[in-house]
Amino acid sequence: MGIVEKIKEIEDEMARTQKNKATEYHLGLLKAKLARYRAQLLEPTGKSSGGGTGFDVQKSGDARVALIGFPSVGKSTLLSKCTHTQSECAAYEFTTLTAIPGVLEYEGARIQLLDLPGIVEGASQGRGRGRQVVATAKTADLILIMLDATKSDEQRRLLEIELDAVGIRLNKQKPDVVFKRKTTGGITINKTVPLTRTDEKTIRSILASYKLHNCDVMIREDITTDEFIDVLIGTRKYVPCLYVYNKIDAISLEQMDKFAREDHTVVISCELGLNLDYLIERIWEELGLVKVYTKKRGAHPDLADPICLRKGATVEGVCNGIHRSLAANFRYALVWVSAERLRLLD
Ligand SMILES: Nc1nc2c(ncn2[C@@H]2O[C@H](COP(=O)(O)OP(=O)(O)OP(=O)(O)O)[C@@H](O)[C@H]2O)c(=O)[nH]1
Ligand SMILES: [K+]
Ligand SMILES: [Mg+2]
Repeated sequence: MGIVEKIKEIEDEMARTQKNKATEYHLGLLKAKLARYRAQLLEPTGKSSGGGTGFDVQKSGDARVALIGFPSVGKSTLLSKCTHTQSECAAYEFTTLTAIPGVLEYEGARIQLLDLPGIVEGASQGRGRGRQVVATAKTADLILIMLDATKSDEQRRLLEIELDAVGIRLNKQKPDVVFKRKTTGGITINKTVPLTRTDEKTIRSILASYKLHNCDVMIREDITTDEFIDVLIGTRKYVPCLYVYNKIDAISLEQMDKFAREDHTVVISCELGLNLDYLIERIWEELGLVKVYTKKRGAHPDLADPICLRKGATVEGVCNGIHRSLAANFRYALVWVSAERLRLLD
């Protein structure tokens, strides 16, 4: 039996199993098994099962933003409107067949906007080019889930499922759990909060199913069973995401208003150029780029030419932004930060 069939079998069993206190433990084990097979499917160690790699487009600029959506929602139209790159747009599905990078210039930053082929349900399981698309999404600093405002809101949930299946966690923080392997000493579980969404027995059995018999687990957050499995698997990507509803020129004002009020959401019309400036502002905010200006002693910095870094950047990162060889011989840096920035960094 192939991995895809095995996954199907477990999913069927999970669907058949009623969710209650008595089955919670068994479901936890099934989830762990499922996560293991999915990881095998997507991150093969050997060459045999293929897949798992994205499109061969080099990262460039200060950050990468990937456009994910069903066919014909307007991904290519957006790229063509916001960058100097033209990506073919047409009324038929699957117009775009590969990754097309464009550059979004804003506030001195160069952001790579990546137009991708449309995906369909089942993309993560290897249907169409979907697997390549979702693998590429994993390399992004921000994901734009693009939706057709005239179509059912079901699209959003389906896309979330596909991204979740490849280990992408949208708008979530990494669970606050410290996990340490040891060679002896058995399993120690410490928690600083009461667990209401999973329990110690489930956690112990999941550890056993991963053949982990010696380790320290420190839990500092009321995690779910799924979140614990994420910690164990360790290759999850926590990526910020904006939901972009396009084609608002074709819906009612009431409907548009409803979408616009949702969290992490921007409504636009590529065709009429509505709200695109606001979308770019929001992209900038979500990326949380920090601008660093270099200057010579006694001179003013050139404010037109910043080095842009992601939050959590280091002086070493700045050195690497200037030249690869700089960090090796680096001695010290004088850093000026505005009082407001300093508060944010704290
Ligand atoms: N009404 C309306 N139509 C739009 C808008 N933006 C794009 N379209 C139309 O939607 C169709 C699909 O646009 P594309 O940009 O090719 O869509 P895509 O998501 O790149 O599609 P694939 O590459 O096939 O996945 C085209 O006919 C566009 O003219 C919009 O804001 N409003
Ligand atoms: K299209
Ligand atoms: Mg396209």
